[in-house]
Amino acid sequence: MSPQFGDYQNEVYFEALFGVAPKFPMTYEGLAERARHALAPELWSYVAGGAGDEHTQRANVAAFGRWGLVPRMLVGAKERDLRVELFGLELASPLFLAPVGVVGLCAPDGHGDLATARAAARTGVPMVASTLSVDPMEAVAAELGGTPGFFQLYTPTDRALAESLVHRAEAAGFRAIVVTLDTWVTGWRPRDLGSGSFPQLRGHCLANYTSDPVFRARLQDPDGDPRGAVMDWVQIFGNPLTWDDLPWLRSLTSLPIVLKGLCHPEDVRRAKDAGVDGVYCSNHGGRQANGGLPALESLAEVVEAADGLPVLFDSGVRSGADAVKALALGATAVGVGRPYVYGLALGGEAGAVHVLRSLLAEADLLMAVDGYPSLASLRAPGALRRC
Ligand SMILES: Cc1cc2nc3c(=O)[nH]c(=O)nc-3n(C[C@H](O)[C@H](O)[C@H](O)COP(=O)(O)O)c2cc1C
Ligand SMILES: CCCCCCC(=O)C(=O)O
Repeated sequence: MSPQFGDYQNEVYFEALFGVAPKFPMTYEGLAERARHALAPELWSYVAGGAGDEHTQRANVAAFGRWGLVPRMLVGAKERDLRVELFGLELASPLFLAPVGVVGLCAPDGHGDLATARAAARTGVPMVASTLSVDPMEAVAAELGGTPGFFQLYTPTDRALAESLVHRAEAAGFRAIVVTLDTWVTGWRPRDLGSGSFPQLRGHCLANYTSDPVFRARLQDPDGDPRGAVMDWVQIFGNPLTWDDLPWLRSLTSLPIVLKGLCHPEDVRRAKDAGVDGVYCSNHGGRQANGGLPALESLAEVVEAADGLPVLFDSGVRSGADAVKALALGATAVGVGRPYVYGLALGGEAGAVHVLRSLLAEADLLMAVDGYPSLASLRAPGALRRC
């Protein structure tokens, strides 16, 4: 039998029966409000902020309100099956932890990448580990237990370094490489420009580079002032890849390759023709380009163009109901971004676990109440309507 995630909700109800309030907030707004006070102001702005006037970031969230699940009765959905098969792996749930570059800095102990991996291990929710990490990928992978991890690659301009990062990810046990395409340069982010603070540039999140032999060979003084490494990192960080680079990327690994940031069906068809194993529909949570379409609005077309290839999705998921809607629109798995970062800011591993369990419990209970016992049933015609 697959896990019944609603059991977590029952735990919370049970405690409420005895007047015990949950340790962490039960709503996204509550989490965000408490995280705002828990994080240093410039870190809060960095995580919560987006591109331009943040119209797209808000639109990502609002887009979920335009879809509604149609309840089905007399289904007897006493047991639900939320398991998903992805790249030959059986996942306990259709959620995953989206890659977040500064997550390391957000946990109270300053090791949020490790805490996230432990949360993944406890919940069975796979983690996509960012290239920008406080702890090296090998240490992150070691905390994942039996839960699969995927490595997110920011492709450097130095091809030997890219190759080294991918081979290290393979050796560390990551099960897929997620190549992010939409962030080879930072978008126009007024909050960070205003505060004059880019946490990702402070050198704390460069462990995957500073631990890499190819990167270290570039440094004049590998064991010297880490600020020297930052200057070198700036030179090689962003590679504006083109379609011509895909055969080279493909040649680096036999692991599944997923392209993150694809929202146009033509790009999806081209990616499929180029031999990638999955596509990831996302607009980076509105952090890169403002004024664009909410990612959810692209999802159905992406799924159609993917024509059977797995489709990962993120951008704007704030609740279990949002996750269910993205699944009903055809996503194979749904990424959680800012919500888990806020949980992590409040309570490290325990806070992230709370957020994931809450999302899963809500999704599971929604499927129970609305009579959708499986992900396939959600995707049947008529389950989701525009409203
Ligand atoms: C603080 C922060 C850092 C991020 N860092 C990365 C990263 O290193 N690599 C990446 O591919 N995406 C990164 N993202 C984008 C997320 O993977 C995801 O696309 C986005 O958070 C989804 O939007 P949402 O959090 O509003 O749902 C980051 C997002 C945030 C909020
Ligand atoms: C120079 C760009 C760094 C971006 C790092 C993390 C990220 O993806 C984000 O959205 O922030």
